[in-house]
Amino acid sequence: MNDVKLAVLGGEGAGKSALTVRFLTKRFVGEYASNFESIYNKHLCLEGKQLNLEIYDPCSQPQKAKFSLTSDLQWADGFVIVYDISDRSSFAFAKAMIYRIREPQTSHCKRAVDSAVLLVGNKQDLCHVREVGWEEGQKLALDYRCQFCELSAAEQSLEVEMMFIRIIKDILTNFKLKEKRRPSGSKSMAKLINNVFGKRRKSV
Ligand SMILES: Nc1nc2c(ncn2[C@@H]2O[C@H](COP(=O)(O)OP(=O)(O)OP(=O)(O)O)[C@@H](O)[C@H]2O)c(=O)[nH]1
Repeated sequence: MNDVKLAVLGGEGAGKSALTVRFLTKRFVGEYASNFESIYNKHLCLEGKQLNLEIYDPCSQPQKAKFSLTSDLQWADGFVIVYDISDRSSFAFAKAMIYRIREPQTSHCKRAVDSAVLLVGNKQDLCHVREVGWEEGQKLALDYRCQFCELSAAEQSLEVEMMFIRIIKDILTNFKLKEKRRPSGSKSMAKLINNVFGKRRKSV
């Protein structure tokens, strides 16, 4: 069974809990306690694999948080970075988070620069009071090799589910790539022996 660890990060009130709870229960609950952090567990079957998914929804009040951002970055296999399309300051916060994840000098991530990241513009139902354009979100995502979507936790259950599935699939792809890059001990030793003796045989 694969363990997949996903952190849902973003500015205060961007909709981190709303998205997480929507995915886990298919329900939209208007208000969430924001003074504690949670790790949710869910068993999933995806692409024929059994997964043990852990979703971390942090506390926005740093003084009450048990984990620091640095430990969030080290813990997670992938990130959903949420901003509120009707709140420009939440977009600036999302940008700073992505920068922190992607910048090799400052990155504390498990898989540093190649972690799976999905940028989400939430509260699309509030597009009449939009402060952040779709193109801005798309550009930020492209610049930092992230996936991107806009949606509404309040109104779009299916889109929220698809968004989570998308990031989990990206994490699984990263797991596979990592496996491929790491040759097994016996195979690499066989290759080494073959290279040395194979070459010698040729020169005789
Ligand atoms: N209109 C609208 N409101 C939303 C949506 N998603 C969340 N909200 C509201 O935005 C507020 C904040 O949502 P939360 O899910 O608590 O946001 P959060 O990022 O977890 O908040 P903190 O933990 O306090 O940082 C709540 O009043 C939600 O009802 C959405 O898609 N549309």
